[in-house]
Amino acid sequence: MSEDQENIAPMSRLPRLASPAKPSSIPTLSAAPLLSSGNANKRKLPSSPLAPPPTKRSVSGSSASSGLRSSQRGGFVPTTTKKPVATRPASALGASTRRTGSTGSTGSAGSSSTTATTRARTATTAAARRPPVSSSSTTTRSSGTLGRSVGPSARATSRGVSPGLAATATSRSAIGSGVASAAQFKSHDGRLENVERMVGGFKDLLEREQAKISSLQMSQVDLQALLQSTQNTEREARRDLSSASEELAALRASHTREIDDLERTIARKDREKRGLEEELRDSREELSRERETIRQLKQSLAEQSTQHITLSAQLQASQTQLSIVQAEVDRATLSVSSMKAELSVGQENAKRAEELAEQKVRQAEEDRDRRIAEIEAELREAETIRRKLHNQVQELKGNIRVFARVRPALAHESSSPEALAEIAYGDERTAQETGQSQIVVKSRSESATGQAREQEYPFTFDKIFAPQAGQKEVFEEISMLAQSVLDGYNVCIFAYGQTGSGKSWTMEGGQNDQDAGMIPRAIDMIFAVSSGLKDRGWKYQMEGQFLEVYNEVINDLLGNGQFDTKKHEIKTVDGKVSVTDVVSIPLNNPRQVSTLLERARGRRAVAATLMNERSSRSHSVFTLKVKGENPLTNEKCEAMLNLVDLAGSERLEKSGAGENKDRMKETININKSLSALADVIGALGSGKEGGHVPYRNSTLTRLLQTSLSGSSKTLMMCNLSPLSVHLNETLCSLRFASKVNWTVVGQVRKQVAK
Ligand SMILES: Nc1ncnc2c1ncn2[C@@H]1O[C@H](COP(=O)(O)OP(=O)(O)OP(=O)(O)O)[C@@H](O)[C@H]1O
Repeated sequence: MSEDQENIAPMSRLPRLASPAKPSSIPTLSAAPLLSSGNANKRKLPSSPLAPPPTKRSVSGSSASSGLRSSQRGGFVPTTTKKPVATRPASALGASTRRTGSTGSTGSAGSSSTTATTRARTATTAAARRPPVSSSSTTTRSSGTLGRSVGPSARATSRGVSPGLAATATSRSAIGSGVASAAQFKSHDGRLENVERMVGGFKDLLEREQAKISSLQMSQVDLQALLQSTQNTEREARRDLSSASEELAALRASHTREIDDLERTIARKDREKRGLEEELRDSREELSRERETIRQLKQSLAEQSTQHITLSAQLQASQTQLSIVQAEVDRATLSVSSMKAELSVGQENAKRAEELAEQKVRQAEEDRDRRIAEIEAELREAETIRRKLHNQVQELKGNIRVFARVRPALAHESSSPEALAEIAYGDERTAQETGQSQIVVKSRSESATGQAREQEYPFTFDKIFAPQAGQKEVFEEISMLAQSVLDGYNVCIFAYGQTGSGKSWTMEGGQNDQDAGMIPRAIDMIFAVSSGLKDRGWKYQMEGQFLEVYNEVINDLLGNGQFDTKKHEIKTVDGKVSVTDVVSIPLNNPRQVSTLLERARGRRAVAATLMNERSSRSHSVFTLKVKGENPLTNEKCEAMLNLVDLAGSERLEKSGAGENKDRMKETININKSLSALADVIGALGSGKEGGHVPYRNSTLTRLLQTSLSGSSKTLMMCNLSPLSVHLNETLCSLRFASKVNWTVVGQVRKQVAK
């Protein structure tokens, strides 16, 4: 091989080692081959130090990609193909760099070392081809020198071409200073020139590559922007898609609604159509009816035309008559106008008469009011007089009156003549004449000799009620006393008699109005009379209390709880008797009284259950307190109505007390209080003014002190059994009642409220 050949050989191999130096290989860096195949790229890209550093691989890739696109810029169509094309050129470049670099280092250092190595290898190859003119050590030194000179040369190459040339010059001087000949120097010069040309080529290549890189970088930026915009477009497209989907759904919904609406409209139209068809049918029927009517009308028109002709004739006749009547009316009008003139004169007269009448009416009204006032005053006076007269009548009748009442035989009692006692009643007419009634009780017995003995016991009382007398009849006799209460007089009504003789019946009566006893009737009457007296200026206040005296102890029948446990005492203050701690209920109407009686009855029933038939062994005292005031007459009054249901009056042996101590005590207390009552009445009847009256001998007489004193009116109702078995008790009761009846009590004093 000649030197030229040797010179040329390495140079011809250089471009193979560093392909960028080969001008034909530079175009292969164009974008098209890079895109078409990564491997082709790797083969054709120069293993040059111009390769971009690996850290910028992605940028290079993008740039390469941008470079590719840049060739198509202006006619670019975005593609969604995701081939890893963009990164390939960079990696190819990097890979190429690594493959070509012997040390595998990066950057310009790698490139320069590669160049140095290449040159060292070339030199070594050339030296090997040269005859061995110098010792091995020289070769080694030369090699080493070359090697050393290559290092700076490589570094110089990395900085530019001049240092490379300098390195080459240094190498040449080293060889020159050694064993190299002039020919060798010449050969070296040639090679140097080659190298310099190559370096120049490299520089051009470098500049082009840099231009490409910058162009690629720009393309990369463009592509990134493009990518961004593509992504944005994609996002927008997705948003559009989703909104289009929503719109589609909405359209579907509205379509469904429209379909529904249309179906409804069709249904409605169907209904309307049916309706119209029905209407049409109706109209047709109507039309046929109308036609029928028209036909009938035509017929009737024809008839009426006939009638019209008749009527026209009649009208003419009537008009003639009318003109006659009109003439009469004119005459009548004339007479009416003359009558009107007379009427106006009459009206004038009537007006004057009316004024006169009004005057007279006013005068009469004034006279009437004056008369009413006079009459009212007279009435009030009359009321006062009536009260006095009423009292006088009551006094004449006696302040203590005694009635006797015989109850009928009850359903469960035998009404045979033997079972009933023989009781005869006096003549009614005589009773009315004398004001006294007689009752005769017959008793039959056998004498010690066995002879039948018949005895008659006549008794006279103010009034005697036979068994058939009803409650109403009895009350009529008592009502005058109730009236006396409103007049301000104390009234005390006793029901006396043996157990079962009808005391409670007389005082309280049955549940219905017909059977109502003296208490409810007296209350009703007092309320009725008091409301009537309102017109005469009287105003009344009433309150009631209900007490029971059992074994000399007072129990409040209106107290709280089921059974009264309070201790009540009788006190006399300012001559008035009162009981401590008793309930007194204000009464405004008779209904309240019946409620009050019901309550008292309930409590008595409880006590009866608790204490064996106690009710018949206690005295019950219902008190109605009445306060009246008349501002017109300045009159005031205060009085009490006491309605007393006394305990059974039977004697001890008849009471069945026997060994029963409680019963014996009850009977003793009853007898004691009844005899105390008789004593009080007896003392009052003795007529001794200021004489001692033993009120304090029993609780009952103390309680009734006010009612029994001279300022009260007393009625004793002696109740009697019709049965012969009770004959002896009946006689006892009649004797007791007779005693009371013959007692004369001092004049009654009217109670005037203070
Ligand atoms: N005039 C009458 N008309 C109809 N029934 C009467 C009459 N008098 C009393 N009775 C009836 O006789 C029975 C006994 O009467 P009542 O209870 O009034 O006697 P009493 O004297 O109050 O007895 P006690 O002292 O035991 O309370 C009752 O069933 C009552 O209905």
